[in-house]
Amino acid sequence: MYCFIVNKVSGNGRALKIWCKIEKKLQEKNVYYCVHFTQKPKHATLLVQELISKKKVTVIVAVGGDGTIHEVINGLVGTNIPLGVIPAGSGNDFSRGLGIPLKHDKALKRILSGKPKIIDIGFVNSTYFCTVAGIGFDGEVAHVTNASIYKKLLNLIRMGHISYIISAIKVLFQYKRTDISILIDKKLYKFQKVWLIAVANLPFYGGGLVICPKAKSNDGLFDICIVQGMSKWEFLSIFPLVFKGNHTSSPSIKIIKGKELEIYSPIPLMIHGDGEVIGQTPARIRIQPCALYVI
Ligand SMILES: Nc1ncnc2c1ncn2[C@@H]1O[C@H](COP(=O)(O)OP(=O)(O)OP(=O)(O)O)[C@@H](O)[C@H]1O
Repeated sequence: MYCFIVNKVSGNGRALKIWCKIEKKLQEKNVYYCVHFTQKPKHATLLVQELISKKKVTVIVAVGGDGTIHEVINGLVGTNIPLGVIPAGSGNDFSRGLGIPLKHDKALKRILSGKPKIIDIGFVNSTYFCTVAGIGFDGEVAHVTNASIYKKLLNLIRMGHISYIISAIKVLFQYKRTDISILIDKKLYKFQKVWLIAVANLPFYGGGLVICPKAKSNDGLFDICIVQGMSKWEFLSIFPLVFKGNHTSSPSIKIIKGKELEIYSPIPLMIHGDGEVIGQTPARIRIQPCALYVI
């Protein structure tokens, strides 16, 4: 049975509208399915755990944005049940990174007829993530964005991804860079005046920013982007380059590949996984190769 998990608030209500269209198609095609709506944050993880313990599930389909997918995979990793996605959020970076169609009818077609492929998953402290975990500046941006009113308003006109840019500019003026020690595959690196560390399983975050252009979800490695040293104005001037992934040649930006890392900072820094705030440093992050089937 295809089990759909719908987050009605994703994309500020867009997910519900999309679900109504999807349900019609499922009925037309006589597909055997069930649907569950999330009632609160983190509910999707519980729903997935309940479903796989009680029902004969063939595919779990998340109808929502990256936050919904994040919660679904936290119940799904470790099973052989594939994840399907109907993108209905404001960012949809997971779908973008894996080439899942952003149009719901094409995404459904792929789920009903496609072959599952296996991808790596990241694990930070006690939480799985599938796109990027960010520490520092972008952790703070995720925190501010998810609490903002403008994200909701921009979602109304399908411009939700712009909300991350507004938050980034807001956080920029108050953010204090920090010295950081990182252990990557047992090798110690020390970086001064760090803005952010992005640990990427897929290239995109923040609604289409190409933070680690070469990140691949099936190579057993993270691409780790460390932005350090630059002034606020340099940081601001390099920002537009991230839309095309052209920032990586800057001498203040390092990209290192690795499987396992530990991050230590003198003050606690915000961590996000897939845009959801999941704690503060210190952070232990590792890749779990071939951990999730995606259809
Ligand atoms: N019934 C609910 N009421 C309020 N919040 C919910 C509910 N169900 C889930 N959530 C929360 O909604 C949040 C946003 O979901 P999601 O990320 O899918 O949408 P989005 O923010 O529009 O998209 P994106 O992450 O792609 O930008 C998640 O943090 C999730 O915990």
